[in-house]
Amino acid sequence: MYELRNVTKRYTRGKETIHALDGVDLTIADGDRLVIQGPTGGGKSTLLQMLGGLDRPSSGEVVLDGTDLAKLPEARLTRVRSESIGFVFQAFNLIPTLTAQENVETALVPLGIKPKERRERAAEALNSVGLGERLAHLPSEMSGGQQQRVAIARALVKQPKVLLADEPTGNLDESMRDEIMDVLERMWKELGLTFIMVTHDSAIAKKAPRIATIRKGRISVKENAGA
Ligand SMILES: Nc1ncnc2c1ncn2[C@@H]1O[C@H](COP(=O)(O)OP(=O)(O)OP(=O)(O)O)[C@@H](O)[C@H]1O
Repeated sequence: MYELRNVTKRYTRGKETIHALDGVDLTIADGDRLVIQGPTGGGKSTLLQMLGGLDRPSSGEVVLDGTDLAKLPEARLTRVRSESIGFVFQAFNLIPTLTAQENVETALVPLGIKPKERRERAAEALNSVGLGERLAHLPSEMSGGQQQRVAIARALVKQPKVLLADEPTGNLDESMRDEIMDVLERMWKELGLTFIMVTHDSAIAKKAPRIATIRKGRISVKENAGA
């Protein structure tokens, strides 16, 4: 469970101070599915970075299961990220010289898992996203939708508690968008993940049970009765 208390994030650009997050309070229960929306520059990606421990707030608490990520020493924060939090980005961020299976295995290396088990678990994860036939393919040999499925397998192979996705369908056409959303939704249900996704796509947002909107660093959350 996440509990964010009075989280601020300030950036300075020259003489200007940007309040990317301005007093954000947010609770996210285990197994929740939350969509984050809002205008460009509103603070969506900044919030996702705080949730993922990719960056630290200027002030406030980002508590995940009782631990304040804002105050963790770097080595422990890295450990939390590699064990508990999966990331999926708009630009799939696969390593171009590695096969699908090797890309997925990279998520298990920091956990000290032996090569044989890494290979098996990567193959299983790729199977579960429908890519069991493409273990040896390079990213350049796959479509955008397939590459994003590899990225999802890489995020989930370590069996994280939390999946964070920043515009995961932003680089995909409509048919692939639906395909990726189906995979993400199925994984959320099957794995009991806490799933938090930034999207500009209101068709996708409509399906989420809770929608957070961030404008000028301030958040409002509403339950989505229509989901
Ligand atoms: N590293 C940085 N240095 C300076 N300013 C930054 C930095 N990162 C973000 N900002 C600023 O903080 C504000 C919030 O940015 P953020 O990327 O979180 O917005 P966003 O809602 O994700 O926008 P978009 O939809 O365009 O991705 C913006 O004004 C942005 O310019």
